[in-house]
Amino acid sequence: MNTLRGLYAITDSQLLEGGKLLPYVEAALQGGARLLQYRDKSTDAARRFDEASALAELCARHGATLIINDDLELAARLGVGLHLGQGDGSLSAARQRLGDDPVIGATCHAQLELAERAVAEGASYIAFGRFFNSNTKPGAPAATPELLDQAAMRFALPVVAIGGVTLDNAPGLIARGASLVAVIHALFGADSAAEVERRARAFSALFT
Ligand SMILES: Cc1ncc(COP(=O)(O)OP(=O)(O)O)c(N)n1
Ligand SMILES: Cc1ncsc1CCOP(=O)(O)O
Ligand SMILES: [Mg+2]
Repeated sequence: MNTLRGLYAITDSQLLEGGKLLPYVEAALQGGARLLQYRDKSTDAARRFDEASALAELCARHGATLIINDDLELAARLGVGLHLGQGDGSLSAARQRLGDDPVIGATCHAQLELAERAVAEGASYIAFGRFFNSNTKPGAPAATPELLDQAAMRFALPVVAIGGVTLDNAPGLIARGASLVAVIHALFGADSAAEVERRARAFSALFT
């Protein structure tokens, strides 16, 4: 099975505070999320290691792929994937350090040239966006859905769409060639784990 297709769930420290991280992530995985990104901007290395380790175990149990945001050292310690933005360090150095297997993703904003470079440096997927208004990252550079047509035509790698993705607008992104939709608020902004699972199932069903 191609694991780089479907719902890409991304954690959020604020939305998942107060003991929600593991139950809400488990619900997302139960609902079919194929990739999970641990995105935590804090500097508490011990807590980050403990949380990421617990997420690695959950992902392994559900056959999903764990990706660490920004932090090559943590990804290397756990032997899992990594997502790098434009200011997060060298993708080719990360590929060299992690080896051929782990998934490494690259933020390409709205620029096909950034994707060209990411592909050459060993990326496993290229991520574009934000496509819509994002509560989580309102300042992210804007991309238009038409960009996905061009990216899907030009690159053989899976294309990720991120930024303000909801159950209503995701079908349009998938129809234009997104292999994965990366979602924070429309997934983890739910008020129960059961609702997270329901939303994850609904996102996942868009890919069948
Ligand atoms: C799948 C995916 N796409 C884009 C991003 C954004 O990465 P970046 O630009 O480095 O911003 P931060 O997430 O680090 O704030 C992402 N995390 N995941
Ligand atoms: C990390 C990131 N990069 C571009 S938009 C974004 C946030 C996505 O979160 P949401 O799904 O809540 O808009
Ligand atoms: Mg980053």
